[in-house]
Amino acid sequence: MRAVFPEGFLWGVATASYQIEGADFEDGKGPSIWTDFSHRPGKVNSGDNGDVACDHYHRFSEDIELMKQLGVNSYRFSISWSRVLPEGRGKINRKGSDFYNKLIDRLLEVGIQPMVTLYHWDLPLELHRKIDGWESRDMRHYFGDYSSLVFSEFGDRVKHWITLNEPYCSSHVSYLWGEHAPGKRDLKTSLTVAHNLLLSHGEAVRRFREVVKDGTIGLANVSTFVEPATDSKEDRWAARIRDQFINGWFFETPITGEYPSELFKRFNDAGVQPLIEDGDMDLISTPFDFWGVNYYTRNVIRKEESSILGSEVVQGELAKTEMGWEVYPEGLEAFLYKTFKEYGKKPIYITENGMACKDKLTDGFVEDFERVDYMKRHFSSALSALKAGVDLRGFYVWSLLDNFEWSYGYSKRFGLVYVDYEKGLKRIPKRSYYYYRDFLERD
Ligand SMILES: OC[C@H]1NNC[C@@H](O)[C@@H]1O
Repeated sequence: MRAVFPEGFLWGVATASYQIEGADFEDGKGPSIWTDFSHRPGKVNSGDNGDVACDHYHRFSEDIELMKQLGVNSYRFSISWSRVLPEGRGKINRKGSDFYNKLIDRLLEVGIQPMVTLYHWDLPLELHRKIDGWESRDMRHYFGDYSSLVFSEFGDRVKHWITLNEPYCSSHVSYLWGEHAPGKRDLKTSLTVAHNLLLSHGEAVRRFREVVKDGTIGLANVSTFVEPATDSKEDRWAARIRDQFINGWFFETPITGEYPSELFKRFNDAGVQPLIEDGDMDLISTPFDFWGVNYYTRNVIRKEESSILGSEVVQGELAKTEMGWEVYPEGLEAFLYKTFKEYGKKPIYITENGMACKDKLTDGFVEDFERVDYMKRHFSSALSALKAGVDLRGFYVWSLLDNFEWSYGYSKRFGLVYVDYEKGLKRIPKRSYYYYRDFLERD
């Protein structure tokens, strides 16, 4: 099936710094909000943290060899802001930037194109403590300075960049639901954080244009297909509003320069809307080059007036992953088509797609046939979107390695490669790794 994808299509795997690197206190790296949060009792399953993670910081050559053997032509990873700028601003930590230089150089040596995410949730703790982190409007300046620094350091070799990973998560999962660092629970704060994240996205795009003249930059969003539980007018309206909250707020706004109107009015009437100053919406809608779609599942929505969103998520009847997420590849095709049609007709990369399975070693191997089936069905859905005219440019499987799955710790395994946490973090390719390798090899 691979041969029917366009020439130059990027087939990759994706990871993120705090989830795989470890060395959280090494070589001058500063703590992040996840260093602090994961060490707070009760915040992460089994008290897990990213102090060591998959030890990718020391084993990156071995992990690149796994990618080379896999046959991918691209690798999406994130830079740890506090590894490069320990306090989030000021003097660069050369040992930190050296790690990423070695990583990038090795990837290029073996013919793997880096796609780099500037921010994948691990905010320098100093910025959180000194200026209230993402609650502060000043963050756009600090994020802009950090962005300019890494564009200057790595932009000569890295040509595909992502400003933010899933601002929906680094705002609402972190400041409304409270499940992620820093674990706050207030809607007005969360909407303010979302606004400051989007301002920072726009600032980073403007800095990018000044530094990297021959690259492209995009925004990678949570991309959950939202549909009503019934065909009733109430459920269809509830699903529309929920879709604006999860998706439209972060897909529509950077294109139109306006928040989705129905939901914004709802928040305004409740007095929780973000403070918008002159020039904000222009900055947020600074033109960028591509969308990153992180697709996993759908949400089935029904009316529930007690919530400010006027809805609740109901359990669908489809087979589910270890995260309790329905397997719904049809939603990927529909989401890609809608994103392309309604959000600027921009090129799209599927920057994350994968599933958590109950992966068990049996005689030293993992037969994760469920994950193979999941991949087959989502590759097929991506192909359908391409055939329907979507300008799809790449597909990154989440994830190369089993890794730190945030508040779930190491209990949820998304990797194509099993990481044996009991036996020295040994890497053991699963059945799905070999499926992907054969898929990439075949024409
Ligand atoms: O839950 C699986 C993934 N989802 N997107 C963001 C990543 O950091 C997660 O591990």
